Amino acid sequence: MDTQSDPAVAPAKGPSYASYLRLDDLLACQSPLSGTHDEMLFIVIHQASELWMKLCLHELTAARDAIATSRLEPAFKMMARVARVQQQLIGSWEILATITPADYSAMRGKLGTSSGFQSHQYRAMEFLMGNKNAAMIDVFADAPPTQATLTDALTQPSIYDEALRALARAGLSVPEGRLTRDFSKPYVASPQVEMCWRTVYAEPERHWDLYELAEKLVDLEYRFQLWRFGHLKTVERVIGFKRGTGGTAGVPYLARVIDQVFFPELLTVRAVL
Ligand code: HEM
Ligand SMILES: N[C@@H](CC(=O)c1ccccc1NC=O)C(=O)O
Repeated sequence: MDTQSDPAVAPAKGPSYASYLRLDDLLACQSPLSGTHDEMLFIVIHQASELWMKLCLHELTAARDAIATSRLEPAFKMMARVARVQQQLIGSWEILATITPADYSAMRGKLGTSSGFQSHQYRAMEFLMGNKNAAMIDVFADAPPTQATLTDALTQPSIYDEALRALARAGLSVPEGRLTRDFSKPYVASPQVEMCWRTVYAEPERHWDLYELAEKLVDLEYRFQLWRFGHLKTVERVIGFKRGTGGTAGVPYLARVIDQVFFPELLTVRAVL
């Protein structure tokens, strides 16, 4: 027998599976409060979602920076990966929907006023996608480091801001006010920007890279909206029209945020093509 290649007898080199992945730490992080059977699922879904969001932020930040430095191909690679991660996040609603309203009610009291509204990674993702709203940072008033990180994310250009700069570098007429603006403020749609995208879509052979960029952005927005819709419908079937623990009206609030779009001209341009 070739003992050299038998992992059972090969001398240990580098970290083990468990030490590399810090499994002792990771698997000690599930602490149900209610003693109900389903709370383990509730915790695991949220923790897994936060891990996937961590990866999305890692990829989207790098994609934004790649676009900023005219390296569109690596940005496409990262955006394509984010789209697949988003698919994974959307899939989690199917699992969560196996919690019945009564089972959720049995654990809900223990959640107090905690809510997904307090997910700083989710808010950072929204900011990176261009949905800037300074008021969303207020809920982190008791966590100054988180507040500082989010304020930084609010102030920096979004992936869409960088896409518009890429359009300008390619010679398209993006208004100056969309290129050098206060990035902490919400983006306001511009008919001239819509014209730029129209040029890209009307003659993709002249701008294959910008066409690809536009479509990758549309893919991200599409999946982000599917996630929001899946959340809305899951919340509807689990708590109906109860108010949210985070202090919002619940389902009516979630229905309203679906109206917020990230890349407005990429949607409106479709009506003029
Ligand atoms: C039974 C499961 C769930 C219920 C009943 C639920 C309910 C709600 C409600 C009512 C809100 C509105 C804020 C509030 O007043 O609390 C909210 C917000 C939110 N939830 Fe959930 N949620 C569930 C699962 C999840 C999961 C698995 C995630 C994944 C991380 C999540 C992430 C969020 C986020 C990010 C927000 C803020 C959305 C925004 O402000 O646009 N939720 N949720
Ligand atoms: N907002 C939810 C509570 C909730 O879902 C939640 C609570 C603690 C940690 C994560 C949560 N998930 C998403 O909002 C509710 O109103 O029942």
